[in-house]
Amino acid sequence: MTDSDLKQRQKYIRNLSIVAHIDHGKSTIADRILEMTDTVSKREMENQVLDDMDIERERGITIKLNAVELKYHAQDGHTYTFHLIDTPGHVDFSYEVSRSLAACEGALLVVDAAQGVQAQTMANAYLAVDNDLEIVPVINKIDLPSADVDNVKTEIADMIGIDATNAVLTSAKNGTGIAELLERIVTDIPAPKGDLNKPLKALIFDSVYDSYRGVVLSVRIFDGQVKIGDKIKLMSNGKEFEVTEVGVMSPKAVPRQFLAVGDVGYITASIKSVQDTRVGDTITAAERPTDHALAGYRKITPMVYSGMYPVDNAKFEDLRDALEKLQLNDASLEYEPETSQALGFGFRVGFLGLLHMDVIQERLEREFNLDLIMTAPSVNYKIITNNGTMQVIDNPSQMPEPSDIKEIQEPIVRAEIMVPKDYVGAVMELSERKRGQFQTMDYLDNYHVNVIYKLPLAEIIYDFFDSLKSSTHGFASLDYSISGYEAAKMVKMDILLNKEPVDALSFIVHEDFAYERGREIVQKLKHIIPRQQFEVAIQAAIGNKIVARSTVKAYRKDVTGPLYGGDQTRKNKLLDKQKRGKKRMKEVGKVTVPQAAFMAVLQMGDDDLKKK
Ligand SMILES: Nc1nc2c(ncn2[C@@H]2O[C@H](COP(=O)(O)OP(=O)(O)OP(=O)(O)O)[C@@H](O)[C@H]2O)c(=O)[nH]1
Repeated sequence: MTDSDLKQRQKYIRNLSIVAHIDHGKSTIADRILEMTDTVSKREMENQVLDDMDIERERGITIKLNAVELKYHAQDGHTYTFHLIDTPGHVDFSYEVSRSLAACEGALLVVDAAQGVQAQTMANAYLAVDNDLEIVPVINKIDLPSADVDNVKTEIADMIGIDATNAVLTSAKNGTGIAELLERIVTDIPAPKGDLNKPLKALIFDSVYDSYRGVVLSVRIFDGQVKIGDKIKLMSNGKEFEVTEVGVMSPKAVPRQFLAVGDVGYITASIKSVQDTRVGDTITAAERPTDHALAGYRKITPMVYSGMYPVDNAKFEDLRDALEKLQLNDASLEYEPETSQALGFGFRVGFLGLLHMDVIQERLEREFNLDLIMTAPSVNYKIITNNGTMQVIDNPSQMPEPSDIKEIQEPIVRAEIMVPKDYVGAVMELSERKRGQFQTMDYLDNYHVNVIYKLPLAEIIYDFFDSLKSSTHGFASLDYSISGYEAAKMVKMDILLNKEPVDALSFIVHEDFAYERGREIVQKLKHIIPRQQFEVAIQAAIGNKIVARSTVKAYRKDVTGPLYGGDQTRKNKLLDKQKRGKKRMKEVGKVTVPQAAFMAVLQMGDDDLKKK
């Protein structure tokens, strides 16, 4: 291709993301677009092609962003190349959203025609505005009987401040409006800027580890071009590599001769060490480097931390290796080694939220074949000691002696809860119960209210979202960000099994809830810890003071005992189940403790428990 061909080519590129509140239909819209542009044949079409991780399919949610190249023959007679980047909608993954937006010129803002604008619709729309993207409003699910397009248009205008008169109306379910949407991508979203003749400047917006090809970098080319054999340099560390392959995802990897300005694709360069690449870094040409790196990404700090231990201690190095590879794919993941008296060698891992934690645990177990024990998640605390030092702890076992502590500060979030006005009372009641401090309340239109609370992060990460959903019949949506630290009367609760404190079971709790939680947890553990050949005493203690106790009676019996003789299949099933369960057990001292025990603190306040 000549230079002038390449310049022409740039005019016909459109890079876009799809953003929306969870479940408003981003992935389904992406599927329809792939189908209509014949990127994926009908036969190959599986639902939600872009959600290629098993976990994503099973849960029906998008976790990782995915970039796909497709060709569209527009009504103006030209063939356009779209790079479509699907993004997750759950609040835990908003970091992924900002990463993909930095690679685009435009965004489709998808809003459910029945549900209307929700908290993440607004949050994602603002992210798109911050990234100077052209926003195309799309009202989806117009096939639903409860769809109210006019109302949603008004909401988009009043609540987000974007004119929605010409919003594209779609039903991703039956394909209505997708043809118009494709045209609007061509007419409304600008072609990428950037200069073909300038030195290579590319943004790494994602990366994965492939055991054959090494690190595979997902990139957006902002200036210049790159081809096989080129020497590239990573600007954050100066490391140089020779390019071994470039290509695009369509939706599977398709090698190309080159990637040029405006393109979104992948690069491999025999990068074997996972540590060398960082998402957000700029790639340039080794021999003719660019002067300025791209702005990159803000560093993301985890919200919750949990200990992760291999059930089999010999698998510690495997776990390290797996975390290293996952981190490459998920820049928000943080970890460092820690040891627990009870659980041995493991890692303290930081997550963006509990869903993120769940997903990481599942990926480690499935993709890396590891059996893991995870300890109860905790936020981090700032501890100011009597001699004036400050330390940040993310593990209850690091808590200094109470006599040395002058003050404990906990992370506070500013939570924006959007609800129809009839539910404001329910939201306030819940927030007050969770130690919230009311800030303000804004009417977004005649019907929606944005209620703003300061809330302790520790209260919000557990079951706040679920409680919010149930107390508002699913109408509330939530967005939050850390706003600072405030002093709080927190205490460390130790759990003792047969008088021995088990470090991995201790947790930090507010003084006002301490007794109640202590009682709840020993009751819960009594049901979780199986009977053993000896009696197990369970105690909850603050310092030297025992606040609650319970006992698991001694008992040893063949689990298949109660079954009637004949039914062998059922017996085998039960034995199998018991075997699988064993994989997630840990010997703590002499006591066998199942995984569920370490998570019991999460279920505190559970209604089920109260009923027991
Ligand atoms: N009736 C109807 N249902 C739709 C339409 N589009 C999507 N859905 C359904 O809405 C649900 C959510 O759709 P997804 O495409 O997974 O939503 P998403 O926004 O990608 O969700 P996340 O990736 O988890 O953020 C699925 O059950 C879809 O089948 C539509 O136009 N009409």
